[in-house]
Amino acid sequence: MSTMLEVTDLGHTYPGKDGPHTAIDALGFTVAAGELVCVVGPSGCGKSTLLRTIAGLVTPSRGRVSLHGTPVDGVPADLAVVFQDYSRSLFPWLSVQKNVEFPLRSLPRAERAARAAEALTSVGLEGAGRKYPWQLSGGMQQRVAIARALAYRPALLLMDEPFASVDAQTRFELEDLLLRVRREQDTTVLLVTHDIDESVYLADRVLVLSKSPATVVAQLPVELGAERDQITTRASDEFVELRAKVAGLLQGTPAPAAEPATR
Ligand SMILES: Nc1ncnc2c1ncn2[C@@H]1O[C@H](COP(=O)(O)OP(=O)(O)OP(=O)(O)O)[C@@H](O)[C@H]1O
Repeated sequence: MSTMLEVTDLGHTYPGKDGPHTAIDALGFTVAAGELVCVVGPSGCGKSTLLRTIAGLVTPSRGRVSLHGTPVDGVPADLAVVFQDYSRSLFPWLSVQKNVEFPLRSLPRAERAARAAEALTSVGLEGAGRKYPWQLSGGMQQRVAIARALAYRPALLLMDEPFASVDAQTRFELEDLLLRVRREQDTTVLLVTHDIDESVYLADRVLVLSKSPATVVAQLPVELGAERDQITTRASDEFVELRAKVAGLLQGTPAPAAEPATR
């Protein structure tokens, strides 16, 4: 598989009132084309700084980021970001359809409309194009934000805690939606989450970061297969073992040996 994203020796230090603060340090990893990688780390370890650096919104103090071989120095054209806060990421004065079309302004009108309609269908919102964001539930608004990112057909989709602001049931639905569309569209995804279970459920690989300044502590391949199910996958021995491993790494202790399954 070809490399989509390469992060090399990346570090960022913010200047601060009380002196400089190093948020991330010597971070290095790659993401292959078509892969879904989840990033977990202790609160405040620098996960958002990492995403903002990859998105070209923050210029790193050192190291580099390359997107399919091209160094990132500014916001890359073929990248989309989905943030946690859907209420601030959609334009309230534009209809759902126009919100999804917004990043496609350079395309002819008919193609724009077709792509937006296709993306809205893939997130289960066909027919909602004329509504306005404020007429939709939080989960539906986040679907619109995902549709907007997908319609753009980015080389890399960055997601910063995308499901943290919705209720548990909606969260499960959106997780499954993400798994389905990335399979259908072969999207490359880098997703930051606080939720250990979510990271294991979604990922092909979980990247565990240390406390601030963040470095990569471990990269765990997730061998749960492509077909995942909220109930059976989460109850499987492999899932439970991996979750314990990630939790152990986050606490800075090795995971206890897995208990034999008792059923
Ligand atoms: N613009 C900034 N200027 C100065 N310091 C900053 C800035 N942005 C973030 N920081 C600091 O850098 C550190 C990492 O922040 P960041 O938001 O990247 O972490 P995070 O892991 O995403 O946090 P959380 O888990 O709370 O979402 C924090 O200590 C934060 O206070």
